Amino acid sequence: MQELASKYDILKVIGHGGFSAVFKARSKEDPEHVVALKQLDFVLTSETAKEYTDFKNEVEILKQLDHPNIVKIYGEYILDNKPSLEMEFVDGETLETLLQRDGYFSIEDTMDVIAQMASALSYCHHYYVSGNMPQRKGTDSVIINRNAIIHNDINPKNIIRTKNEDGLYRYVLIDFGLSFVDPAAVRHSKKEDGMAEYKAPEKWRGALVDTPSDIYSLGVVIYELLTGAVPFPVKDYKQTNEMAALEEKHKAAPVPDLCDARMDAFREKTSEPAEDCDIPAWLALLVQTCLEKEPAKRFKTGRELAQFFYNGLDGKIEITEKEAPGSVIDIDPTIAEKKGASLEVQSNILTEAQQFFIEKDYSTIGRRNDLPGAETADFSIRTSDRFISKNHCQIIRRADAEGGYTYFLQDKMPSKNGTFFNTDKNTIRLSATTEAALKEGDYFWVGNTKLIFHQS
Ligand SMILES: Nc1ncnc2c1ncn2[C@@H]1O[C@H](COP(=O)(O)OP(=O)(O)OP(=O)(O)O)[C@@H](O)[C@H]1O
Repeated sequence: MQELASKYDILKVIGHGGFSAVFKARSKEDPEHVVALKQLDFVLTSETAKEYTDFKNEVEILKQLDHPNIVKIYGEYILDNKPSLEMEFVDGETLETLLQRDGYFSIEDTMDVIAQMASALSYCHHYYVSGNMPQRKGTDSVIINRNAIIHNDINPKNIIRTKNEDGLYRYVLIDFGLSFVDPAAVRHSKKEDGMAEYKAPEKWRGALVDTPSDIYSLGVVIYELLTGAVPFPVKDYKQTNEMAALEEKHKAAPVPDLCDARMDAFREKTSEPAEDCDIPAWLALLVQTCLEKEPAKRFKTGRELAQFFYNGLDGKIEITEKEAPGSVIDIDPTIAEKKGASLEVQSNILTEAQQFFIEKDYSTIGRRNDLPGAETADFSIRTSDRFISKNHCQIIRRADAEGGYTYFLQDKMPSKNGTFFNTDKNTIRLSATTEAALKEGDYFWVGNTKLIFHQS
C-alpha cells in the first residue's frame, strides 16, 4: 500500500468515469517515465479478496503482452487503498472522439483500423497463457479462456489513435475488460449499458464468452466507422423496453444494409446525393461475417479476420455462387412469349438470377436503385454488388443487311469499375470507346456479376 502522491506527480486528469480516474503522471523515481495511471474507484478492505487476487493475476498476464496495438501495462499497485494500473500513456484521441468530430471514416482509414485491430486480436487470441490462471464461466467478465486472452470490452472508447514518429497512425487497444472492473455489484451499471451496442448475441444469451465475442464487437465498431452509426443504436439506456428491443435485435434482427447506411451518412454530411457506395463487396462481407449471430459463423479469432482482410485486399476473395451457374428465375410473366436476343444474369450471393430481352437500339445496364427519383437503367440489375454502377454499360443493337440485328457491348463513360468481356473478371477491361461484337454464349462481367449473351 502506497500513497499516490509519494510515487507520482500528476500532470493531468485525463478522465474520470464511474469506475475509475485516469491520470497522466510522472514517476517521482524516474522523471523520464511518463505514464497513464488508472485508479479504480474502489476502496480495498482486504488485499486477499478473491476479486482482487483475480485482478492481480490478470494484470500479471497483461503485463506480458507486447504488441504495438495493445497498450503496454507496466504494473499494478494499491495507491491510496485503491487498485491502480500503471500503463503506457497513449497520446491521441479515441475513435469515439474522432467519430463525433468527423462523422464517419474513409475506406482507407477504416482498413487501417481493421488491419491494426486484427493484428492486436490475433496476438492476444493466440497468446498462450501458461500456469494456473483464473478460468471463468458464463457471462462473467473474462479475459482468459482456453488459454486465449479476450479483450471483452471492444468499443470506440477503447481504441486510441496516436501518431508514430514516422507520421503514420497507430491504433491502440486499451482497457481490457478485467474482472475486477466489472464485478457483479456494478453490472447493469452505466459501464455495462454503454457497451450494450457492441455486445455479442452470446453475451445477451448468457452463453460462454469467447474470442468470437471480440470479433462481433469489433464488427460493430467497423460498421460504425463506415456509417457513423452502430447497426442497432439505443437512445436511452435507462428505458428497459429499449434495452429489451436492443437485446432482441442483437440476437435476431438482420443487420441494416451497410452500403445504404454509408450513403445515408454521406448525404447527411455533404447534403449531396451519394453517387455510389464505395465499400468493396469483400469488405461488406467481412463486416457481415463479424456480425453473424452465431459465433461459429464468425471469424473465430483475430488471425482469421486478418487472413480474410488481406485476401480481400489482394483480390482473392471470390464472392461464392449461391446457386448453380446458369439458373434463371423468370420474373417477367410474359418472358416465355418473348423472343430475340437476351442477357442472362448468373446469380451469386449478391445478385439474383435475372433475364433481360434486348428490344431497343440502346439498352443501358446498371444496378437497380429504388430510391425515389433515382436514374434507372433499361436493365436495372437486382443486386447488392456495389461494384456495379447505376449506369455501367450498354448493348447497342444495329440492323444488318439480312434484316436481322447485330449486337455490341460498350462500357459507359467509362464505368467506375469496368466491364470485362469474354475474360475473367478484373483482368482486361473494355475501353470506353470499344464496341465488342456479341455472339451467342459471349459473356461479360460487371462487378462480381457475370452476364451471358444469347442471340435468340
Ligand atoms: N493508456 C492510456 N493512455 C492515454 N489515455 C488513456 C489511457 N487509458 C485510458 N485513457 C483515457 O482516459 C479516459 C478515461 O479512461 P477510462 O478507461 O477510465 O474510460 P471509461 O471507458 O470512460 O471508463 P471505464 O473504465 O469506467 O469504462 C478516456 O478518455 C481514455 O481514452
